[in-house]
Amino acid sequence: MIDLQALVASARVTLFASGNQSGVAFDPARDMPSLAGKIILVTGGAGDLGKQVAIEFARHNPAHIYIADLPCADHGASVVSAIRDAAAPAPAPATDDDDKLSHVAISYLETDLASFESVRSAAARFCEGQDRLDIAVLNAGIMRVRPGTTAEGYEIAFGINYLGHALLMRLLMPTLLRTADLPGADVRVVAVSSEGHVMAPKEGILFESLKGPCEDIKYYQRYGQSKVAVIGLARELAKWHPQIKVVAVHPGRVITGMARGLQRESLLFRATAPISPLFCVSPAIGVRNHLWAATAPEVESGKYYEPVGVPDKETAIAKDPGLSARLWEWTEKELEGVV
Ligand SMILES: NC(=O)c1ccc[n+]([C@@H]2O[C@H](COP(=O)([O-])OP(=O)(O)OC[C@H]3O[C@@H](n4cnc5c(N)ncnc54)[C@H](O)[C@@H]3O)[C@@H](O)[C@H]2O)c1
Repeated sequence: MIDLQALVASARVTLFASGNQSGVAFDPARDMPSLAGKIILVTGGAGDLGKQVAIEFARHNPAHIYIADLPCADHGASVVSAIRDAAAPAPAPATDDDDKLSHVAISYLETDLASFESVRSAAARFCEGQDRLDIAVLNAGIMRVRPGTTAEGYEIAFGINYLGHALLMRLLMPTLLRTADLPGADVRVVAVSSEGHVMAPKEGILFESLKGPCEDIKYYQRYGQSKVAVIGLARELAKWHPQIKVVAVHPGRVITGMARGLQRESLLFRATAPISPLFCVSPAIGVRNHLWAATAPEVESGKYYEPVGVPDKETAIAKDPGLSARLWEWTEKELEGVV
């Protein structure tokens, strides 16, 4: 049966949020600066948007890109080679057989954001190999119909989209701050939220219900709540760490693994799949906000951008500094002894 409440929630997003981003002016090929020497980490880098972000970064010559995503059978080798192939320039003239990407290292960092132990281990492996981190894109995310919990028992969408990233940031913050002290540094954290944060419960975050599967809360509200929290994470990190730029972004609506997963799980999404391309952009357009936020000089720390260059479109509750301050305090308590 079609879930009418879900239909209304999705219509709200369509009517009140910015949605399609085809008008954005930022063109990474033209506007993104050289990333020479930079170390970059992209969570969810094996997914559709994350992979596209990594491809665009790789075209701008960073020193090393880390793809942090779920463990997979070939340890990420196929993801790394797909990124490398897509980023490589068109076949060179016969006289030039030099691999133009050979100097960009790309590594797969197995990370399950639904497990504190896995996040700790991934951060430790990263720090063993690197003493700087210039750009962190917190892009991994889920939206799913079925309720569930993380290894530590948190609601699954909140646990992955927000709490796993909050832990990763605490573990990598010393490296980010050390990098910010280096001459010429421009350290960025881009937290990928969503216009879907408008679907959060009216309280923004239901602090009393973050443990357990929260079956009584609709899946789109659980997702919305997690994305309100991501906006709050960016605001709080920006407030506590003025040496670095931290922003939240909405990518635009893109048919990705997330949408395909929802189509498998929900009749509503299956039924509307044929018309969804009308409201969606390609991953190449969808990642422009990520890339702009990671590199453009005009980006202001602490803001939520939807789409490129358009700040302050978040709901009143997501904008509430009292809510994000409470989230920060809650997070400090939950992560006590973990970091
Ligand atoms: N596609 C859209 O229209 C849209 C709209 C707004 C926001 N977003 C956000 O964009 C981000 C990227 O999503 P996408 O659309 O590319 O979807 P996707 O499903 O293609 O990619 C999500 C990635 O996150 C990874 N991931 C999931 N659970 C994880 C875990 N426990 N640990 C580590 N990684 C995990 C997946 O393996 C996948 O690679 C998400 O944060 C999503 O909420 C997407």
